[in-house]
Amino acid sequence: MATLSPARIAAADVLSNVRRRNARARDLLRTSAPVARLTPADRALATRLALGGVRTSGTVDALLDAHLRRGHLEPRVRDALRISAFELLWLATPAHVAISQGVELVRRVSPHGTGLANAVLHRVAEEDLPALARARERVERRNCTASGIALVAALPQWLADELMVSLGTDGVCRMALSALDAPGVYVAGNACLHNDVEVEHLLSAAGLMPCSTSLPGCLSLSSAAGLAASGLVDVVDVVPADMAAQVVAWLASPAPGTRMLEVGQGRGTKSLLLESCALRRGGLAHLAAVESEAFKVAVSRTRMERARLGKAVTCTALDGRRLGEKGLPPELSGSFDSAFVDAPCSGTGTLRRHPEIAWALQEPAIRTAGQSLPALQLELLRAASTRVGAGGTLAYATCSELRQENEGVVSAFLAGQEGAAFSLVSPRSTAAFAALPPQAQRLFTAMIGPDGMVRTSRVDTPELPLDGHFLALLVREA
Ligand SMILES: C[S@@+](CC[C@H](N)C(=O)[O-])C[C@H]1O[C@@H](n2cnc3c(N)ncnc32)[C@H](O)[C@@H]1O
Repeated sequence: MATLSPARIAAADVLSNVRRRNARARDLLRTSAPVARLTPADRALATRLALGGVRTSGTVDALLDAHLRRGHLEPRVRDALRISAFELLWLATPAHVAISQGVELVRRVSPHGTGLANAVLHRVAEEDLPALARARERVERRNCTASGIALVAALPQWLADELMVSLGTDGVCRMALSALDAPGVYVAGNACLHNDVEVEHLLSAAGLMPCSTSLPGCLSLSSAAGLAASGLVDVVDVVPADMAAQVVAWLASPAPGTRMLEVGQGRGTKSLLLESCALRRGGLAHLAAVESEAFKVAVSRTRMERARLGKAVTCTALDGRRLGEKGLPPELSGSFDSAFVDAPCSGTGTLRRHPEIAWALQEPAIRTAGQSLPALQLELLRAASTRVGAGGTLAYATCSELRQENEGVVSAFLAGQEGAAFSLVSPRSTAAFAALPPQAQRLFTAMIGPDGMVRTSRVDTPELPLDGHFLALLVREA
């Protein structure tokens, strides 16, 4: 009998809890006592396995079910097999290791299930692994079908179809080939509290080994382990945010001293980034943010206070679709120099970071006329646009890769009554872009399409893989 590694036990338990409690794997990993007791190397492996197991679950389940003579697997046995199949198929763990560990994981929860586990995992290794390698090879040659993309990137077929249309052949192939990589770990130094040298010192003192990037204030870390424990996030000395989110915040950032409306503030990450960018460009802006969920507004207020932005940023619980109405609170009255709509979206640009999305997202959320995410996004954009003054900028952002939520919403807005006074501008023509160092300008330029819209996934970073964020800048005629 092989000795079962503690990382695999922890990962299988996280998967079981995700299923039983309908919780997010990342939250469970952060709060699990057994995970906290692991060595740093084992914690990293448990994290990789748990997130990968969730991320690939739909694809793996279909493969496992095809190998079963009878169609039922006890849920905890399935959790164990999901971990081992993920290792076999996407982590290149040697087959004898992945299979023997998988069998031992199954023995823990179902001593009579080891024979079945052994047989099924051997079939995964002998049949599915070569099939995946062939599909991957076709994707590498850009000779792929949506079903090949679905297999290589472990996505539901409908989402692979959508991504193929949204990203084109080259884009979807690049996405698929890195879809199961670990997400990059980035933080932004909070310029409202510290200069860049101080931030690097704080991170280094916490053993986090920061590396600077081409974007001012953006640092990459080799691992997220230790970031939460360092306390630096709680006191808002640093803001965890993918570099792609930081790119969007920089390009949409308000000019110093101006008044900006933010729609969809969430827990305030972008507010912190926007103010940090404004400060780097010369001074704070006045930010009036709205968010529909009251508990997020409370979190944002606390973070703004901690970042000493309590005066510069107001956080208001409000449905952004009401922004065109009369009788709003005083902080939301009058017109704004700019508005930033950080729209609720599918999150399909962040699948590496939020593995549940791939299998939780339902096709109607994108496609159902009138009730879909694109319909809500368009309503929010229209409402925010009514508050932008002459010559002001309206920024529309998502962390989605889907055309319907991005270019589709922008086109529908421009074709409508509110959009008639706006035109698209390239971020290259903005003061924010001009304020960037040349290396960052080159990186950002590669993300901007011929239509002037930004898709961060246009760029392959030599460093860590970036999330897929979208940004369009629109200007109201003066
Ligand atoms: C992409 S998230 C924003 C993330 C946030 N800006 C941050 O940086 O943490 C979109 C946010 O829009 C909020 N939202 C959804 N519908 C809304 C509405 N009708 N009005 C205002 N906010 C809304 C969601 O609750 C969510 O927090």
